[in-house]
Amino acid sequence: VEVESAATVKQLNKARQRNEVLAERLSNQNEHCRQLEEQIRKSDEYSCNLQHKVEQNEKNFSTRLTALPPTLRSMKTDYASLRSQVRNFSEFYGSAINEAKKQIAAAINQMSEANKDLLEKYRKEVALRRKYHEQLVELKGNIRVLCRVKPVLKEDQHEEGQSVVVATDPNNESSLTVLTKGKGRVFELDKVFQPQATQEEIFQEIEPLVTSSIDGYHVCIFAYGQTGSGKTHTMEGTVENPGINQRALKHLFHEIEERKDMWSYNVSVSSVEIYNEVLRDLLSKDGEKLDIKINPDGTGQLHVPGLRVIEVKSFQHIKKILATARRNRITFGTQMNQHSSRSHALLCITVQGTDLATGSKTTGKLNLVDLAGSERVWKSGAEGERLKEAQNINRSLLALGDVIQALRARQTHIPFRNSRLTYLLQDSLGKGSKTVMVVQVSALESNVGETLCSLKFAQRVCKVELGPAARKIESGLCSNPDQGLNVQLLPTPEHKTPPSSSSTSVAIILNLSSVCMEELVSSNGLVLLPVWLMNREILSAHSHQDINTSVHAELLILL
Ligand SMILES: Nc1ncnc2c1ncn2[C@@H]1O[C@H](COP(=O)(O)OP(=O)(O)OP(=O)(O)O)[C@@H](O)[C@H]1O
Repeated sequence: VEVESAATVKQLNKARQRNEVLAERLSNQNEHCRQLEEQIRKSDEYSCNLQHKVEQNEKNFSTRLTALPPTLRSMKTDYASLRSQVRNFSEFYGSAINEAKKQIAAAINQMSEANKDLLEKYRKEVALRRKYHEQLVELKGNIRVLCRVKPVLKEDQHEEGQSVVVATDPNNESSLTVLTKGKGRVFELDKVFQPQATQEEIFQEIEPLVTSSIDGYHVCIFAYGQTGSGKTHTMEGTVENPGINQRALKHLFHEIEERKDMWSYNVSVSSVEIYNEVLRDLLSKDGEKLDIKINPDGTGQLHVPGLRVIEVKSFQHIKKILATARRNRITFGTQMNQHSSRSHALLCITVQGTDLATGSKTTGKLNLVDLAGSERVWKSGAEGERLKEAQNINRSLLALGDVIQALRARQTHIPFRNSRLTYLLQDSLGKGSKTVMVVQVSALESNVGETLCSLKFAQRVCKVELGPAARKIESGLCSNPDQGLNVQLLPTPEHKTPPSSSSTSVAIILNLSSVCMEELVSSNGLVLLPVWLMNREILSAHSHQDINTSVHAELLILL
């Protein structure tokens, strides 16, 4: 029992302790319950309040709701009216905009009609301007010979106090007098420039022709004269004072810019040198020899295979090209001028135009030619290679003179093929093309022989167009006192054996006013030249060294 009671007591104690814990928990739970009851009470109170408020709000809301419909109605009405206003507005503006559009379209139509009218008038004006320009060029003549007298420069006066033998007349722009052997010899040309004439003045005379090349014409401008007479100065000029070449190209690009609304243009350039009858490309570094051939395109035109043709976009570009050509040009010395150019230099500009309105095309050409010095072979003291060179130069200048003369005389046969120069320029020298020859002369006494020779050449070319005399020359023998020529054919049996049995030995008496052989003048002013004639061709001229190729040509033309 004791043992059991001890254990029971222990369990009792444990039960008591548990009881205490549970009692405490119960009391905690009771406390918690109380708190919860308190919260529920508060919540009830709160919900009562809320319910009260809701009831209150409901009342207010229903009061407000009863006041709302009239406002809503008025708002609805306003909205509807606004909508209709907006509809009306867009309709109104829609029609106003349409109306405005119509008016603008009508105005645009009117404007474009007016524009068309203006454009048409402008076109007519341009055509008229071109026609007048043409007439002006026609009036001046399609082949013109100008003369520029070189001013006397210090470096040209090798001997002190050399006199000036060339006089220009300020009152007569087309005449010039040369003092020779105590007499004044007058030359009539298309225009004579005083020594003080500026590069600009020279160009002004040429300008219409440059414009012609843009209009599709073929134009040739030559500078002719003895070495040192100013050909290169006239054609190329200096950097500060450029000559015809640069001014022409500047004018060309200016005109192209002016016409850009109606025309588009392509400008291309080539440059060749003719030296000893050999053609070389001045724009190619290797300067290979070139040949003139018939173009295989079937147009029958000539072309130079392998020639470099550069398309030019601006005036600045062309300046570089001109500098290249200048660098490549061959120069050799002669007794007359240490840096004399012994070759012909050609700058060939092709201008292709397209009429933007009609699509029609034009092709114009502008050939600017600085010829080699024209001095007589015997005077330049040339020998060997130089003699051959000088003879070639003379031959080609002579051929050029013949071509120009034949063109001015409107002959049916034009001897283009007699030299590379004329052959190359064939399509720019022929019918419908325009040519200007600027003959350069020195005013100094020491050059009088060459000056006379150049002026005679110029006048020979210039005189021809003056009427029926030209046709007489074409038809055969002539005796034409009007032209200052006195020609007779006489048999000269005492002369050597004829070169062929069908040739005739003749002598020609020429009045020396028409040929360049002052040295052969006889007391009566006449000279007898024994020559062989076969098929109307001169086979040989007298071997006198002063009978140069110019005389030969003079005879050929007379015959
Ligand atoms: N009108 C001028 N005003 C000033 N100087 C000039 C004039 N004409 C020529 N000259 C000068 O005379 C010199 C010879 O002229 P240029 O070289 O033009 O002669 P050229 O006829 O071309 O000779 P070449 O046959 O040797 O080429 C140059 O120094 C040039 O500047």
